[in-house]
Amino acid sequence: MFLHSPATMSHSFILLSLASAIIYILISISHRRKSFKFLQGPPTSRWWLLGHEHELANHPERVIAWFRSYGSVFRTVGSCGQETLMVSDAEALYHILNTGGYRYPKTMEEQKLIEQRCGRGLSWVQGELAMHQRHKKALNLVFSESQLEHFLPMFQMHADKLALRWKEESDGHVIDIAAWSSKVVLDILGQASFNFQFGSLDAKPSRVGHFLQNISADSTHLSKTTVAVRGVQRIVPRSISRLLKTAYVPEEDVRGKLFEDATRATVGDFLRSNGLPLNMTCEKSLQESQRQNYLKEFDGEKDMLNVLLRLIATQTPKRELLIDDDEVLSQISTTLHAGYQFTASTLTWILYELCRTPHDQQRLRAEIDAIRMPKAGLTLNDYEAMPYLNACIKEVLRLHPGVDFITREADLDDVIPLAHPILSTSGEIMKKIPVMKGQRVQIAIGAYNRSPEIWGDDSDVWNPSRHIGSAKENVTTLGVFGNLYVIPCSRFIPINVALCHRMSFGSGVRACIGWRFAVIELQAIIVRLLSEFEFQLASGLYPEEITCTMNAMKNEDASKMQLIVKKRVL
Ligand code: HEM
Repeated sequence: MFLHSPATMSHSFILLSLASAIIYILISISHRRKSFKFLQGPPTSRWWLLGHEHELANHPERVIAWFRSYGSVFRTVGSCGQETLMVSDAEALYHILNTGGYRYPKTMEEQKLIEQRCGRGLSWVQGELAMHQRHKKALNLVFSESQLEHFLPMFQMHADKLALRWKEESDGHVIDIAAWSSKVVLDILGQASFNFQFGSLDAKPSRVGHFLQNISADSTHLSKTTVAVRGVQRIVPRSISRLLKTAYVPEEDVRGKLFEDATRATVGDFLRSNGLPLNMTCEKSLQESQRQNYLKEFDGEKDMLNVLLRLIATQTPKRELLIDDDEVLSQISTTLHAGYQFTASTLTWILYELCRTPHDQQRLRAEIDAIRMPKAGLTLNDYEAMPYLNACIKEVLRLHPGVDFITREADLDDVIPLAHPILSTSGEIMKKIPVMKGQRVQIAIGAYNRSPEIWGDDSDVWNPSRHIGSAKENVTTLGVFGNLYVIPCSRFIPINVALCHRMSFGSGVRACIGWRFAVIELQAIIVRLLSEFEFQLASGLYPEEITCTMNAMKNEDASKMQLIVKKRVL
């Protein structure tokens, strides 16, 4: 696919400015009707084509200061004057994500991006309520309690392998933790999703791994042209939007497509080599007899592909169709994409934070050492019974949530309630925010997770102990995460409690389906690593900003996390 040179990009930027200026008047007329002008917010950007969007994409951490200046709900003006309601208020979040059900869908722009990367899987489906539920019903089989129990030895096996690789390095070596975290997570996801050995920990190169690694490389380095093109595409008629699409393809979109193609090719090759040929131009042509043979050969396997193909095989024409072959392929891309970066970065951040606070590292190691390792390996219950381990996982998810923002769009006129009233531009106290159909809403997970109203004055500080021994303890143990859905929305305190640990995994009907998978995977890896190694910061390697930004690792220099790893003397 063709990528544009800087000269062409600035040329298209000027053309875009002209085109957008022409439609500006028309758009602003319709915008006047739908405006959050009554809300406070940062001063409008000089660049109408960029608004605050470029700044926010490149510096997501700035949103925290804005929330602290304007309150838990404020307005930003994005590309082409498009307004967004920024939200970190607990009751508002609960209303949008939980009570709202499907009434605040993903934006068309985001849905297209997801389709490009992952096809039409669970993250993509929306619109028809029944369609999302159909996908979810199928995938719940893959992420059920018994499945997770089945996956656990596999997580532990990969954690052991990672430890072995590090033992092969010379002692006290500086290791790029981010790179190794990505490897172990990719190998786990390959095996869980289609029983495939990516072999990253064995230094085997893979196209899927390569593209996954780079897929979001520029999502926090979005060029001005990309921000402007996307902004214009949102507001012009579809025919013009299509024209723009052919004229300018952002690099991020190219990477997304390459990842999706590589995943489909890898799964296709794998299936073919196992006697289940897949015609990539017509994926629905799987032969029933071949499918039955495949399932017979892999009887007892519980990877996602196997579970879903088995589900299709047991579907009778009379039963409601749960999922088809093409959707199965899309679920694999979706799982690889959704489960990779956030889990790998969480693992990296936790080791980093434990290096910054050696006493926390020691306390966690003492908890791990106190458990006598049974021959058969630790069980899910053993991990659940480690309060400090789980407190550290909660705290890293709070402080470095992986996903900073979730963008939604109201599909009806609505009124959003607030837990903490705000001051409007005219000085009026507002307890509710009117929203009109089509207006954009941005859920600021990172800002919510650092909200002083919920976490107190030390909300920016790493402190796992905050999750232990407080009044919240009973509600927040990992085992009861799921129950938090049912907490009524009229109670402020429980809502805060309900969301505070859940928010990093989203909330409501579209919450992360893989959250328990991720937590158990993290538990297994952290326990293995802490019992084998001691970690230290390597001096001079960390930019100052890394300690204060939400996700500084996204910037290129910091995409490495170099730590000194020492074998423990037992
Ligand atoms: C620490 C790791 C993870 C974090 C922080 C995380 C975060 C999230 C968030 C915030 C959402 C909601 C997005 C939205 O509402 O638009 C989400 C959705 C999703 N996650 Fe995760 N996730 C993690 C790990 C995983 C893993 C390991 C898997 C699969 C193995 C996974 C699969 C998914 C899927 C399929 C969705 C879409 C659910 C839907 O739309 O119904 N995630 N994740």
